[in-house]
Amino acid sequence: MATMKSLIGLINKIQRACTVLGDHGGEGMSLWEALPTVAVVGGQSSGKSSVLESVVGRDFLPRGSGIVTRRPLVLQLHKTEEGTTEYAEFLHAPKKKFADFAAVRKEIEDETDRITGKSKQISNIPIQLSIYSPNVVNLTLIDLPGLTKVAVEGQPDSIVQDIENMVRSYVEKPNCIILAISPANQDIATSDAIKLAREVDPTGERTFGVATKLDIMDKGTDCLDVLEGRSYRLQHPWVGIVNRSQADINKRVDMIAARRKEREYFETSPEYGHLASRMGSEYLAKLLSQHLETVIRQKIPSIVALINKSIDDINAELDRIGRPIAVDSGAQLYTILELCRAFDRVFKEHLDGGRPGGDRIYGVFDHQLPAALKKLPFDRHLSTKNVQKVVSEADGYQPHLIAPEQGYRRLIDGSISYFKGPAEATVDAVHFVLKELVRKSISETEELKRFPTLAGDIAAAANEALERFRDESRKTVLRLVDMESSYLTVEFFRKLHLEPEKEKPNPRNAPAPNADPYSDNHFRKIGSNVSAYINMVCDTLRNSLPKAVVYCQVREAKRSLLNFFYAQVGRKEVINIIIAPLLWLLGEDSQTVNNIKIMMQKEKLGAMLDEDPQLMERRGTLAKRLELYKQARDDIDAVAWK
Ligand SMILES: Nc1nc2c(ncn2[C@@H]2O[C@H](COP(=O)(O)OP(=O)(O)OP(=O)(O)O)[C@@H](O)[C@H]2O)c(=O)[nH]1
Repeated sequence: MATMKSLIGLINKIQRACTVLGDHGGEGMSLWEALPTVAVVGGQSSGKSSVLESVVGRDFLPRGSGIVTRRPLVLQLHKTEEGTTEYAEFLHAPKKKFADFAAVRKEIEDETDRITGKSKQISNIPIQLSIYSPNVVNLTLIDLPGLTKVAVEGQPDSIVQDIENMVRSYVEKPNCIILAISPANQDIATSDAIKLAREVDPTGERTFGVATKLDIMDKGTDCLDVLEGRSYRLQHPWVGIVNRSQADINKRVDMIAARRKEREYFETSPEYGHLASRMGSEYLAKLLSQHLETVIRQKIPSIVALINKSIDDINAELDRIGRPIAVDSGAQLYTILELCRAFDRVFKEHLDGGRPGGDRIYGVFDHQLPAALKKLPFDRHLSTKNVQKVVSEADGYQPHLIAPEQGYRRLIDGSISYFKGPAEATVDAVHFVLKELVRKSISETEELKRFPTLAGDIAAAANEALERFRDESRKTVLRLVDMESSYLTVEFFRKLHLEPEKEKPNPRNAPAPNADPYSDNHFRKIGSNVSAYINMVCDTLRNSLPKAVVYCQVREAKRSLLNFFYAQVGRKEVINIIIAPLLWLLGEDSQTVNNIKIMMQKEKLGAMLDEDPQLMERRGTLAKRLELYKQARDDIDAVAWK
């Protein structure tokens, strides 16, 4: 069975961790909101600070006119062994132990101003204060700014509403136990605390009514109707309190004496004597502590469920945004290579048909290239007129006697050179498709999304490689075209020579009147022979150009797109391995060492794995939160099953 101390201690611990993580309710599912807390609510001067101080048994809260409490104060009370010295500790200054409670008060004031400035604004970021003392019970209380009707000088008018909103944001949480402080010397029906508590907790099951200032009620009046639960019925009994009066405070009556005085007041009071055992701040502290313990015990299953759900959610988000990267260069190298491989896989899937895009390369060979070949101006180049011109020029002063060898060669060379255009265009078109596939593959490689620097590096390296393949491919296709010029297929011309001259009557070819029929026919014949030869070359190139392009560009892209990059990365790894121990040997302070360090920084593998800073921050937060939740789960396991 868990002890009261351990249960409340557990919640205190989780609460502190929540504050460190900036979880003080508000957005989404919050562990803070699942934890039971006691919030002290009341109008200004209702006696909130006095009640808190008598529960603690110490003066430590800032006093003054106007709105003094401007940030929630989470006050965690830890009971220590009898005889131990009391001290306080703030979460924002964890190493400093305050034995002097006047210094605690000063620190609360300073810490309030640190967030709100001197502007007297309010802030909902809590100050977390732990008090360790043998004179307290284990309890966590949250002191909230006093509800007020008017802003004082220097405070904006909105502060009235701001305070109400802040207080409301605490008390409306179903896990908040409301300590509603009402001064008995005023009409309890108009008490700010009771009004607000009624609104957010109409059944009164989580409200504890506290009536202060019983000692200064008008003569002849008492608070019995309230304290005995007749006027303002709540599920829990009302507790009457007698705090130190202003005069007592001025006289520096200490808290222990004040508690004794309070006890005596009730024991000797004609009105409240019969209730003495259920009145006073000590009783209130015990009552709250017991209640808090019961509530915590009830809530543990739902808190554990929330923690488990949060752990699952955080793990899922961490998986989505990626786990942290290792710091040693070996592991970084491994990560980089894994990421490159992931990209390479996607890229290959595009080429091989697992993803769309590779078919566009076939489109280039099947449509673009044939269409470009078809458009070549052979008709013009091999027109009778041009044939005659080229042949005559090749003949020079001596016209050819049998076949115009030179003329044929010039006409063929001239025609073949036209193929260079479509050949280069094919190379470029395939280059363009490959580049586009690189871009797509980068954006489709999920693993790369968190590493924009590396994604950029890979894209640049892949594009560089594609440029190299393009240059190689261009040289190869131009060579293929040149090869066609460098040695002609003799067979073709021999066959021509053997074929009998068949003069087919062709009305379109009929010589025009006055034309020289022999000469025209002769050149037409040459033109058609060259054209037939070029058609043959065209068929060959239509088949061989795609082969060259695939060989030089597509196949290489599949085989060695990132080879250069791997070499570069490997070089960085070697530099890291060799230079790091050298630097260590050289010591720390020379200029050379600094220069080498700057150079090394550029060579750092880790730099390639730079992530979006926001993402890194988010991961850091999630990792911390995960640790908190896991720790909280362990703590609950340890306490709840004791
Ligand atoms: N006689 C008497 N005076 C009390 C009692 N409770 C509070 N006071 C006095 O009432 C004044 C206001 O008390 P605080 O405890 O400062 O009240 P508060 O609600 O914290 O006030 P703010 O922080 O200004 O909102 C002080 O002068 C107290 O001494 C009480 O039970 N009896």
